[in-house]
Amino acid sequence: MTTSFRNNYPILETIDSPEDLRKLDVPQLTGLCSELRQFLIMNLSSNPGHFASNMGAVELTVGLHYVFNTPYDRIVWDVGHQAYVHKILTGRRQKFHTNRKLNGISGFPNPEESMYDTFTAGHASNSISAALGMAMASQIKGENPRRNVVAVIGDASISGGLAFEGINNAASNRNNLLIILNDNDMSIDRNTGALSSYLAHLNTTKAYNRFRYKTYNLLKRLHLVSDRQKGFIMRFNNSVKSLLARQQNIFEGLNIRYFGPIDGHDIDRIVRVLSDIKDMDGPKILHLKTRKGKGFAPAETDPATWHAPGKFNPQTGERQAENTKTGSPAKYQDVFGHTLKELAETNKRIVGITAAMSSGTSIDIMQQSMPDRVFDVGISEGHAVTFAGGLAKDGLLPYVAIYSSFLQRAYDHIIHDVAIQRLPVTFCIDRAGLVGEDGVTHHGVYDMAYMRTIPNMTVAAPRNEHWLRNLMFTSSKKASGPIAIRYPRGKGELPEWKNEMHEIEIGKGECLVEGDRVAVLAVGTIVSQALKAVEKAKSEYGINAALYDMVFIKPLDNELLHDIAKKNCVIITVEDGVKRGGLGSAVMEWLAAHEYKRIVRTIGIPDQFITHGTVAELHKICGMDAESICNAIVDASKPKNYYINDFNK
Ligand SMILES: Cc1ncc(C[n+]2csc(CCOP(=O)(O)OP(=O)(O)O)c2C)c(N)n1
Ligand SMILES: CC(=O)[C@@H](O)[C@H](O)COP(=O)(O)O
Ligand SMILES: [Mg+2]
Repeated sequence: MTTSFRNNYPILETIDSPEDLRKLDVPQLTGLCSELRQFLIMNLSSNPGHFASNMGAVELTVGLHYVFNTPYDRIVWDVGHQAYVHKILTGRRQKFHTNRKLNGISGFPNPEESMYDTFTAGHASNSISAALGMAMASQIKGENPRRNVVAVIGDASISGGLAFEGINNAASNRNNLLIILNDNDMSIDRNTGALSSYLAHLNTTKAYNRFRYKTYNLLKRLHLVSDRQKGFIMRFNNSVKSLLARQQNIFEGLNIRYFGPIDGHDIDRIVRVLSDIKDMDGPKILHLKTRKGKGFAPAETDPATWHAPGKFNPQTGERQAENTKTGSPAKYQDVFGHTLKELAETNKRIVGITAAMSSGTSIDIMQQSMPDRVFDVGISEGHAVTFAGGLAKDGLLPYVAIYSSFLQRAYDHIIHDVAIQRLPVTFCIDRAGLVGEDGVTHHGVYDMAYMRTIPNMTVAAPRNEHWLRNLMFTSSKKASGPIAIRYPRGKGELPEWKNEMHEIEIGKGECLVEGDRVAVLAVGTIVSQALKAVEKAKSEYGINAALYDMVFIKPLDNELLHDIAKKNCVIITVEDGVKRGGLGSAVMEWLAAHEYKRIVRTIGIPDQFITHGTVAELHKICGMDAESICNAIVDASKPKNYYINDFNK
């Protein structure tokens, strides 16, 4: 594919805010949309981000800011990965090259960044509830002029349980919420589930919906109905419905007026329809059919790969190749994917579950060869966990692969539907630790703390690929209760990830480096930073620090901890997770419970939300890189005659 680009953006460059946009004539909007697409292609080819969803949301974003009086009217983006055009049109065009970079703008809506970003986004399915809250707040405050509130949600995100809860509530409330359903028939991968098929079916009943919409507008023009005559309209709709072979519409069945589906790339039509329905009373939904990757052929053809494609050539669409040379480490997700398939080949009880992240977690490796034993349950982390509970209750061994931050959605399910019954569910917690450019909503930093507090739960973090495999193998053999195995985003460290798997003893840590003056207790892949730090402390400062890989956050290795405590040296804990509640807390609790008074320094994520940037930058900011850990060792090795824990730092 060859595309030629202009270097400037004559219409776009006149727009510093939606007010400028609203000065344009409708015919100019088509040109603006094509400039916006070029702008996205040029920027995202060198500074990567979420590409395909944004390319598909250009017209709907322009239409919304053109018709609605933002920021007075509210737009609430679901997930928010598709809100780049919104950012560009709301004063952040000049900063867009800093998207997702440290100190740059966030890749998701962030109310601290702009008054146009109405609500925090990043996790799917919250927009309808949040927007409904805003609509009700406006009503209760009696705001005049009326404030319109719009929730923009994708076809995959609307299938999440939270979205259903929002719809259920919206439909039984007096409110003017408008839901824009951006239906591109895709999640990150292929969308799954009954709702997805239903939306495709709605597309086939387009003619009926168009007829209904036109008839309604005609009656309105003839002053035979008004927006307030909802009862009449419903009766009218119902009679048309019965006339037309009793077509059903799930939203109308729930008392939410449904419009569409309309072509989500026809900007004239979008502006017209939005203007028509914007002041109608009552909750309503406008269904737009869009194409993920619209306007860039490689992305239209392969939208899953182009969800977040990394760097690419804007002219040819060629993606920057990943380093796949033999001997270069594999990604943790791939080690998980291959290992699960390997285990499942010999153990028929093993099944895999993903909540809409089959390629992200690489569970698709098993899915391809054993499609009947892998379930993509859609964006429904809570259901995924309870479903796993059911499978486990009746004898299977479910491996649930969910990103750490998304698993937060399923906390009660883990406790209520798995842990209380001691069911053998293996939680494969991907993207654990700081994830980098996705930032605050996506960092997987709470799992050790929230898993550790659950009775019956075992919590482990492998320091490399072989340990991940051994832990997965062990959980398939032991299967006596739930176990959480956490591993990070990105690549491992070994030239060859495939080892002969063996069982490891639950709750056993390892001494990696003997030492006396300081004891460093680490867990997970951050062990490699701690090892570098210990080596540096030895070679540059002559300090003999010991290093322990605890492997398990729960249960802790009692024997090892007694040995360490008896050495009577300063203890430093290192973890890629929140300090409060994590390994550091666990070790301090253990020391207190065994009546050891020791100085403990905790290294990990402080009690604050961490921004976006590269993982290396963020580790440095949090004092978790090798150099900072080394500095902590040097400091800890100085004689101190007082007892102090730095937990609150
Ligand atoms: C709770 C939660 N689970 C999973 C994800 C990962 N995720 C991000 S975007 C996405 C697909 C969203 O699909 P859709 O809503 O249809 O939007 P599209 O990308 O197609 O525009 C998923 C699964 C998430 N952000 N939040
Ligand atoms: C928007 C969203 O939630 C996902 O697209 C997420 O950004 C994927 O993260 P990974 O790139 O780590 O798979
Ligand atoms: Mg979609």
